[in-house]
Amino acid sequence: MIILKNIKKKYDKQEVLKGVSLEVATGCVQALLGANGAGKSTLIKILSCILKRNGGGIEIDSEQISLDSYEYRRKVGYVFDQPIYIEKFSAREYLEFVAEMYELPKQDYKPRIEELLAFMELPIDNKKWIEDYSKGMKAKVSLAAALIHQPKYLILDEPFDGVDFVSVQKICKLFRSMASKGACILITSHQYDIIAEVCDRFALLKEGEIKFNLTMSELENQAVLHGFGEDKNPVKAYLESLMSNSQKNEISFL
Ligand SMILES: Nc1ncnc2c1ncn2[C@@H]1O[C@H](COP(=O)(O)OP(=O)(O)OP(=O)(O)O)[C@@H](O)[C@H]1O
Repeated sequence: MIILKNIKKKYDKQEVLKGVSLEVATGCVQALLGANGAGKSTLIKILSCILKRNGGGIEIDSEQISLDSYEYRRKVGYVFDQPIYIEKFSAREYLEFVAEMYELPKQDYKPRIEELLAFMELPIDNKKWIEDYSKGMKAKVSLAAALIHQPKYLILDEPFDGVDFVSVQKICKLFRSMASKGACILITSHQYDIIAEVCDRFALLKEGEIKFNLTMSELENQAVLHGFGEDKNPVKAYLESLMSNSQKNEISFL
């Protein structure tokens, strides 16, 4: 279980996270939704120890845990909003590098890398460097790297960006299977249809706080209560209405 308690973050004077509290249960695939600039990547970076928070606490498995500890890093896999990889490595070389970083035994990581390359449909030869991969291929390298050490927790910022829908289906199935075995997965994404399919709960980050954290059936009820029942996709329409801050939906010169 991941428990975020009153997380705060300021960039200079801009208070982006004003007190974010969220519980992600074991076995849950949790969506973190929010408009552009809501602070989702900021929260993900705090959870991955790239950024320091200005306040609040984080518990993993009911323990106050230091985010830069080896123990925490060993349990968690990340995908960041800007994919991280080493440009002049092939996918296999990069995955070997990451596996060594986690100090995984070679006899374990070698077959796992082959499995991940095949699963992600990434090049199995070392002919091309990652810098020459397509956007979707780079995203898959990031995901494979997040999975290499079989983490219990996955923290994923836009993991499906550029990934083809066949692979998305496979990856979603994998996430569901991981969750059924006790993993805890936090995903930010703007791809509503994917999120709606794979996630158990949907938290909305807005104005620096979590406004709600609901299941799909709770969201459906809320959508009807708020007058979106007749819409083609009531939940999507309801979420769109919450995420938009602007009343202006057209521009005059088009
Ligand atoms: N390093 C930084 N320095 C200053 N401001 C920042 C920095 N990183 C993010 N911000 C600001 O914090 C706010 C939240 O940004 P963040 O990237 O967390 O949003 P987001 O919800 O992930 O958005 P998106 O959906 O567009 O990826 C934005 O106003 C952004 O300009």
